[in-house]
Amino acid sequence: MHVESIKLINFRNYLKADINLNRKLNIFVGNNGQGKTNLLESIYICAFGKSYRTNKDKELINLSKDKAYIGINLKKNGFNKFVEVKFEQGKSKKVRINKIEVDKISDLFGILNVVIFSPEDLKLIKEGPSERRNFLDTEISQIKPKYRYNISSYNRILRQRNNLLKITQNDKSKLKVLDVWDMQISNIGAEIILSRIKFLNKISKISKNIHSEITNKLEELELKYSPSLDIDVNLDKNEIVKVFRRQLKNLLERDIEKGTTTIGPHRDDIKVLINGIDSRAFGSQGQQRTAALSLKLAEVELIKEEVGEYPVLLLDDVLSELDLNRRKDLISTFKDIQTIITTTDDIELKEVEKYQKSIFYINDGKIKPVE
Ligand SMILES: Nc1ncnc2c1ncn2[C@@H]1O[C@H](COP(=O)(O)OP(=O)(O)OP(=O)(O)O)[C@@H](O)[C@H]1O
Repeated sequence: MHVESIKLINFRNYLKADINLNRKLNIFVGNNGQGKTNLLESIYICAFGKSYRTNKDKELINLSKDKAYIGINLKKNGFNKFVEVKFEQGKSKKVRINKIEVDKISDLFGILNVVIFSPEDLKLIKEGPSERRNFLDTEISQIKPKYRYNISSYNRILRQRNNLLKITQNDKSKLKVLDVWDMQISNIGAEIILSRIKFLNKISKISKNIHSEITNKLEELELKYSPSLDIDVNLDKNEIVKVFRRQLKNLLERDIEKGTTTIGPHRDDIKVLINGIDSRAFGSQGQQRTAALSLKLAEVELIKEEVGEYPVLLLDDVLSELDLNRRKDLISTFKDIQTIITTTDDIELKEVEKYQKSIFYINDGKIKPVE
């Protein structure tokens, strides 16, 4: 799949931009603070309906305006799709696909597949479990849009259960209703856990091979689902539901005291092991960075396997972090996939001389293609 063109109006520091993209490499060169990341962000928003940098949509609207627009023409499996996202101060955003407004933002999932590589990827390995859960949830939703619906339902039920737990601290009579929430939360929770385990099994195989190649067979990368429930990851759905409900009951007193649900997929994690050792606690910065890169590259291959086409790749200033050989390897891996690269450095252009590409300069929210 590939993005054919992008139109931006009053988005971040772009008052107006119309860009036609190359089907292969696209390189956006510009100094710091000129709008390179903003451009990648606009493409990401058309894939996921939200930014990866902020939860506040109003930040996406140009500071001197009250509305913003992103429109993207893309081609997937031979079909043209037109995705539009409109933002207005004080209102919720509107999303249209082929000119028809969608009911839920999650309807956008799976229309445009993207994988973003950024210096922030290190967080995936280094930081707390929520980073890894977020990775799982975002990436599974791209492949299986119904999963996003399960996550939203789960979060809604979780909020209601937590509210009830807080109320029961003073009024035990409300405990009777809890069983209804436990039934629902364990049912959807089990589905989420199973989807995550299935996804991890697949991505783990691919990332193991990629990682072995990148590290000259020195390191073996392994991904393991680490549930907060005391379950065997080979259980089927009914068994997980049963265990989940039983453990919710066992932990009820603690949950009431804390006013929150202390087990479930919202508390799960992935263990990222390098040669059998937890890379979060013991990996060097370089090992962690490479593990994150292997994971992202594996995601690219997995989308190709599941969706039938490669996703669009967004590389936000990651080239300068790699040594020359790894940089060349990465570009040559991506040369036939639509890739949008941002860089501050003209020098990197030498490495792409032989590839089909378009180069653009970005200066203060204005984009100029190099003829
Ligand atoms: N809502 C907004 N309205 C106007 N300008 C904005 C808005 N949001 C961000 N900007 C401006 O966009 C610029 C930052 O753009 P961006 O993050 O894309 O930079 P960049 O080119 O990727 O830079 P770097 O190389 O430093 O990462 C800043 O000048 C910032 O002031």
